[in-house]
Amino acid sequence: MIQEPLLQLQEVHWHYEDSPTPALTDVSLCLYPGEVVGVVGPAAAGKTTLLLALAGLIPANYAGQFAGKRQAQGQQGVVFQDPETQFIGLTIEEELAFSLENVGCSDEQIEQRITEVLQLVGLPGFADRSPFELSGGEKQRVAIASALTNGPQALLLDEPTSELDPLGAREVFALLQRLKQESQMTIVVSSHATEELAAFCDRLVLLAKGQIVLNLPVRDFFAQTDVLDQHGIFVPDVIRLYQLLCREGVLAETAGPLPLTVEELAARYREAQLVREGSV
Ligand SMILES: Nc1ncnc2c1ncn2[C@@H]1O[C@H](COP(=O)(O)OP(=O)(O)OP(=O)(O)O)[C@@H](O)[C@H]1O
Repeated sequence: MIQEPLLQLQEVHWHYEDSPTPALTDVSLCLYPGEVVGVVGPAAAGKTTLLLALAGLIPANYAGQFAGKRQAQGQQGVVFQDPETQFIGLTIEEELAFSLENVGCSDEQIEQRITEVLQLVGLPGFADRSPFELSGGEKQRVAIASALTNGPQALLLDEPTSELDPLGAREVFALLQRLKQESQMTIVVSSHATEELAAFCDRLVLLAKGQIVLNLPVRDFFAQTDVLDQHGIFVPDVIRLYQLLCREGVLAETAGPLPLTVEELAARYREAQLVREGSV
């Protein structure tokens, strides 16, 4: 059975009113249910704009010229770079209740849903706290909880860890990993953190000057080292090390797929050692 895309952009062109050049040119992208897709690209490539277009906020909330087509099923939850700009409640309970009140939920339903989403993002018992008095990672997890309250089919995150310290960034990616495993949600995340994206995404999109340059399953994507270098995209050290070991004849490229994590590389190294020792 061929799956229907959950979100689709077809030949989208977008030019902000005050900008000399278009931010998106001829962008076509299909997102399927349950897929986790990363978006990378140099500064001003159009990553934020792409997420706004996927969310339907472009052209709805911005002035400019739009051409092309967007098709969407269900709702999308959106998380931006700086969680504080999204907060409107004085407590986390108020923050999370807002969108539920808007759709007419009862007090009981609201309380139950808030308990559920706080559990989901690993912040149980935080309902009465101020969202402004938390660590960066906790703030971003509240922003994710807020995007999840109405049970969206897709979660769209724009550089959710770029303003966080390494610990906060790890917390957020661990949460996204858990959401990937426990829910059927489609997740799209733009980020410069390619090591985390390599370990977490099914597919990656490289955007440059408003155009899609690569749109490939994660291992095929990182095999395009030359293209990534041309666009200044950081290729994770584990992949660089693997390629070096292949060039030096320590590992054979034909022996298996591109390793994306330290654990996968270690497994490849152990296998190659066993082959050398004649045990397999
Ligand atoms: N509200 C706006 N009005 C006019 N031009 C804009 C607006 N927002 C973005 N742009 C322009 O659109 C282009 C794409 O910007 P966008 O923020 O989508 O890129 P980005 O890849 O997310 O960048 P970064 O990694 O630096 O955050 C840039 O040239 C930017 O200056």
